[in-house]
Parts: sequence; C-alpha cells; structure tokens
Amino acid sequence: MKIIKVKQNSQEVDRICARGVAPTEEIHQKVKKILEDVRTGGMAKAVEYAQKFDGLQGKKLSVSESQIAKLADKVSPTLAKALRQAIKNAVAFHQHELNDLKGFSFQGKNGEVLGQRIRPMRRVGLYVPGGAAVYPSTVIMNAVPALVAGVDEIVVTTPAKDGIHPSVAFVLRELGISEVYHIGGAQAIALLAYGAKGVEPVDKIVGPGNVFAAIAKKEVFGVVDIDMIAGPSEILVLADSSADPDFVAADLLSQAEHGSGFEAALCITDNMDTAKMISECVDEQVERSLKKELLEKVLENFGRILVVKDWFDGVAIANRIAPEHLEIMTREAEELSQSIVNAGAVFIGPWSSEPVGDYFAGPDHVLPTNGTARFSSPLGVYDFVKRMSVIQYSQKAILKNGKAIAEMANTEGFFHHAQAVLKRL
Ligand SMILES: NC(=O)c1ccc[n+]([C@@H]2O[C@H](COP(=O)([O-])OP(=O)(O)OC[C@H]3O[C@@H](n4cnc5c(N)ncnc54)[C@H](O)[C@@H]3O)[C@@H](O)[C@H]2O)c1
Ligand SMILES: N[C@H](CO)Cc1c[nH]c[nH+]1
Ligand SMILES: [Zn+2]
Repeated sequence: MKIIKVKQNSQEVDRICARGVAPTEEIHQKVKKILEDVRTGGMAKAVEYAQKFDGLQGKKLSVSESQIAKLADKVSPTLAKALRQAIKNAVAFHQHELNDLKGFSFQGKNGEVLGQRIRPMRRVGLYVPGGAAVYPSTVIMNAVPALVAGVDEIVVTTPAKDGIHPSVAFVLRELGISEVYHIGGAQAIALLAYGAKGVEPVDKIVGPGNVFAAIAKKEVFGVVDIDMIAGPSEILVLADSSADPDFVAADLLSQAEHGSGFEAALCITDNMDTAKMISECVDEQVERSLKKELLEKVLENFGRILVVKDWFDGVAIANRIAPEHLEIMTREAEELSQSIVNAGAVFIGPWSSEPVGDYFAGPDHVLPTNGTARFSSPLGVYDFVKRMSVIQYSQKAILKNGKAIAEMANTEGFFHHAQAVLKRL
C-alpha cells in the first residue's frame, strides 16, 4: 500500500478530498433516460429494465409474502439469532433518538401558543443494494429508524441477481415488511418516486447504492425527499505506534472489499515505522485474499497511508476528508476523537472495528460518503419525520400585534394580507 508524507494542503490530500465516483456524462444521460422511461412507460418499462439489469426472471416485480416466508425459513438458527440481536440493538439505539424528537409548545405574553409538532412520514421507499453483494444488514439499517419513527407504509426495492436472498427475506419478515419489489438501480428509484400501476409513489427514498442509484436519487429529489448520498464505502484509520498494524490493515480492507472499485481505504499516522508495518500487513493480507484483484484496484485508486508530522495536522486532514467511517487507534483515542468534527461514524479504540458498526452495535450504517459528512448525518429516526409549526394566536395577541403585521404586509404590497389581520382588530 502506498505511503505518502503529507501536509494539510498537499496535492494528495486534495485528490483524496475530491474522491468519489465522478459520474460521466454518459452515466448521467443513461440514468435520466431510465428515469424518464419508467416515469412515462410505467410498470412495463420498470419490468423491462429489471429484467435487463437486475436479474428479474418473469414479469412480476413484487415479491409475495409467501415467497418471503419460504425464503426466510431457509436461514440457519445461528444466523437468525445474530440477525435478531442486530435488530434489537438497532431498535435500542434508534429509540434514543426519539428523545430529541418530542416537539415543543410554549405560551407567549399575550396568551398565544406557539410550537412545533413532529409527524412521521406516511410512505417511504428503502433502497437495499444488491448488485455486488447481499445486504440483509442494510434492510435493518434502513428499516429500523423508519419503524421507530412510526412510518405507516414501508416499501423495499432490491435488485438481487439470484432472487431475494434468504437472509434478506428473514429480516423483512422479522420487521413485518411485506411490500417488496425485485428491482434496483435507477429504475427502482423511478418506480419509488413516480409510482406505476399497482405501486403508489413514496414520500421519501433512503438507502445506499452504487452510482446509478445515487445519481437517480439526486435527480428525483424534489419529487420526493431523499436522505443523503451514501455511495461507495470509505474508512480512514488514525493510527499511532500503539496501534496493531494487523488490525489496521484488516479494517482498511473491510471497506475496500465492498465491490464497486471506488471505495476508499485510508490511514493517517504520525510515525513512518508504523506506516511501513501497516503497509506490509495490508500487502500480506491482499496477497492471501480471494478478492486480490478487486482490493488492488481499490487500493490503487484510494488506498493510501498518509504520514503527518503531528496529530494537529492529522486531525485537520481527517476533518477535510470527512470520511464515512473514522477509526482512532492511538494512545489517547477518546481525547483525539473530541477534535473530530466531520465523519459519518467514529470508532474509538482498538476493539471498535468498523464491521462492529456495519452489523451489530446499533448506530446506523447508512452514512454519508464522499466528504458529505461535512453536512450530512447518519440515517436516523429524524430522517423519517417532519416538523410542523403550530400557531394558535389569542384575541389579545392579535389586538396587540395586528397593526404591526398590517404595516409589514402593506410594505410588501400585500393589501389583502393586511386586510385579513385588520378585520380582526
Ligand atoms: N454508504 C453506505 O451507507 C453504504 C451501505 C451499504 C453499501 N454501500 C455501498 O453501496 C454500493 C452497492 O452497490 P452494488 O453495485 O452492490 O448494488 P446496487 O444495488 O447499488 O447497484 C446494482 C444495480 O445498479 C444498476 N446498474 C449496474 N450497472 C448498470 C449499468 N451499466 N447500467 C444501468 N444500470 C446499472 C442495476 O440496476 C443493478 O441492479 C457499494 O458501493 C457499497 O459500498 C454503502
Ligand atoms: N460498510 C457499509 C457502509 O458503508 C455497510 C455494510 C453492510 N454490509 C457490510 N458493510
Ligand atoms: Zn461494510
């Protein structure tokens, strides 16, 4: 793995900050055409694309409850136990988010009541990727916050080349999700956003995906809401000489293996010897891997060990990179973590390996990528609710403030706004 000495504004850091799949004009046009085709051509077009790209056999996108149940029964007892526990952990974590979603109301000086109410969305679409891998964990991470928020209708789309995987079916059944369509990519996003015969459009689409799903989500924003851009997975490990190089290497490769080829596996260290040991461990693990070719491609693009002169520079660079996952394996890991402001999730200390978060700990694994952690948050209950303002004016309050309101309205040239208030005085 390449080792590079860097400062905060080095070219290599700029290149990493500009990472991500830069979609070509060709991909953009392709996504737009698929969206438009499904919007105008409806179910027939959606089926055609799902057959072409998503391994759909036959003409039916919807997966029936009995199919889900049959597949779910195939899951081994040990996997069933693990998935059930992962669901429990995710529910427990997301329930804490409700503490910040209570709304409020207060009474003003003239008896007026003002407030904010929180309401769940009615119908949401969850995109569960399925091109290069199978993602039962992503069903959990997409669906649990929606369920905790109290969303009425949850729709899942997933490509699944070889049909819905039993583990995915198991999680769907455990969570009571029965509206499922075998479709992926831009065509799935179009189906969710525009609807088609037998499929009602949703209010919001969430979930990670490859470049086709991500661009399609951006394109339909406005017709529906979207969560964020959650693209190819990324990890940045901060490691000093106390870190176990074998752990660091393993964690870097955990995200490099996701399969799109555009993942990022980065490390920052303040020690050249540590850099060399980590690099050797990565090379050894890659050499032994069944995914050697894929890992080499990812590491060539965005696999780097950056050596900094001190942690002041290290933290500044980490905050510029704003990775999806940030692991800290340094002596004062918790203290250092306090300086991190841009990351999807922070994993502190040697035992907090990234896959603990991918599968089990409880916090969501749908996280902002490509540096969007500068302004986006992990998927959470807050993504599935809306805030609604409440204004309950009293007669005393309108008598006190009516003239001021009318004056503002008249200044804007809105005579009828002014009249509506003045009539009440
Ligand atoms: N950030 C997160 O929270 C998070 C979580 C899980 C996975 N991920 C990422 O999600 C991505 C999943 O990607 P994936 O490919 O496995 O699954 P995917 O479901 O996102 O994409 C597969 C679909 O893309 C479409 N597609 C592929 N090639 C196409 C082409 N040439 N033309 C038109 N459409 C095409 C097809 O519809 C196909 O079914 C990975 O990069 C992974 O790292 C991110
Ligand atoms: N690391 C991914 C998020 O970037 C989530 C995931 C699911 N399965 C394995 N990993
Ligand atoms: Zn992962």
